[in-house]
Amino acid sequence: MNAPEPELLVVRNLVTTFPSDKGEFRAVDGVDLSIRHGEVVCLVGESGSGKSVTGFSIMGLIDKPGKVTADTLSFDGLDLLGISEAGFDRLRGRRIAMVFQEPMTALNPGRTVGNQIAEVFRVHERIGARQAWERAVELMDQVGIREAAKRANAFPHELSGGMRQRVMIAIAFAMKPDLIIADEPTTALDVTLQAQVLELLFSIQAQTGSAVLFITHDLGVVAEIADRVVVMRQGAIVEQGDVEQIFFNPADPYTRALLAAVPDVDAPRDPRRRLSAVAHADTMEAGHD
Ligand SMILES: Nc1ncnc2c1ncn2[C@@H]1O[C@H](COP(=O)(O)OP(=O)(O)OP(=O)(O)O)[C@@H](O)[C@H]1O
Repeated sequence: MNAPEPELLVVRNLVTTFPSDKGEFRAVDGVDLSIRHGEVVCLVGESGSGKSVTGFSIMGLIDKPGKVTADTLSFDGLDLLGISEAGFDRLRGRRIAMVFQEPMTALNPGRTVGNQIAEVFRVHERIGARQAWERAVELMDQVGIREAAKRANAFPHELSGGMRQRVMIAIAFAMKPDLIIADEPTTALDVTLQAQVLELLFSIQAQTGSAVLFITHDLGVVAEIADRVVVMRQGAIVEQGDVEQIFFNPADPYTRALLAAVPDVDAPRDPRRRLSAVAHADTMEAGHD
């Protein structure tokens, strides 16, 4: 018998609760999911279904009085619930990283974007300030930020939303992490920029081989990018499977309802084909700045 595929992330019976007037509110209520190396898993479901809280729980970012428990929460064999805060800090940014929905809240408004990217290299690679800065500028160039050397000196509010999200992607992928959790990374952008930023994210992902947990309510995007789809409702998983299965043969009525709400989902295509149509479209975005 073949050995089972090694999983990168294994989540069993994840429960995340917050105190409320009516007692304990179970925002995540017994979630099981796993992600293999390099796999793109989409977590979908309506607003409030617990997608973001699942992502934050895995990242160790649920603040008190929120509470996270699980039978298993393991990342490459490491027990994430047993790890010290310092240990988690070393992991975060280096082996697991997150791209947030709204970069303005994730970036430090008082520091230049170049500094914030350089810090990742300084912290995790312990290289000097000048070298870290050079790496940051190089990375900004790679994520399609023009005149990177100049823009590295900009503060977040001086960049457009699309540029800020590119900065977030640069920070997330800087250390070529094994896992990226991307929480609605394009929701705050207009439609043209959404396609460009998504294309960027997955072209870098193809280079680094990082696994991605992609949180979205946009099933149209899911058909393009997912290896596997996990459908969530009211804190629990109602169904999971590959794209073909979820789109053509959904077992759960809730999944069928979600699909029915999508205007133009006919067939899952080669995930990267349609996106590649906008591969070099960052020229368009330059006009936004
Ligand atoms: N810090 C918190 N304290 C109390 N309740 C919270 C907290 N964070 C999230 N919740 C609640 O947990 C539930 C799940 O929220 P979550 O943000 O995970 O939903 P979601 O599926 O990501 O939705 P959206 O697509 O709108 O982001 C919601 O009812 C939300 O109000």
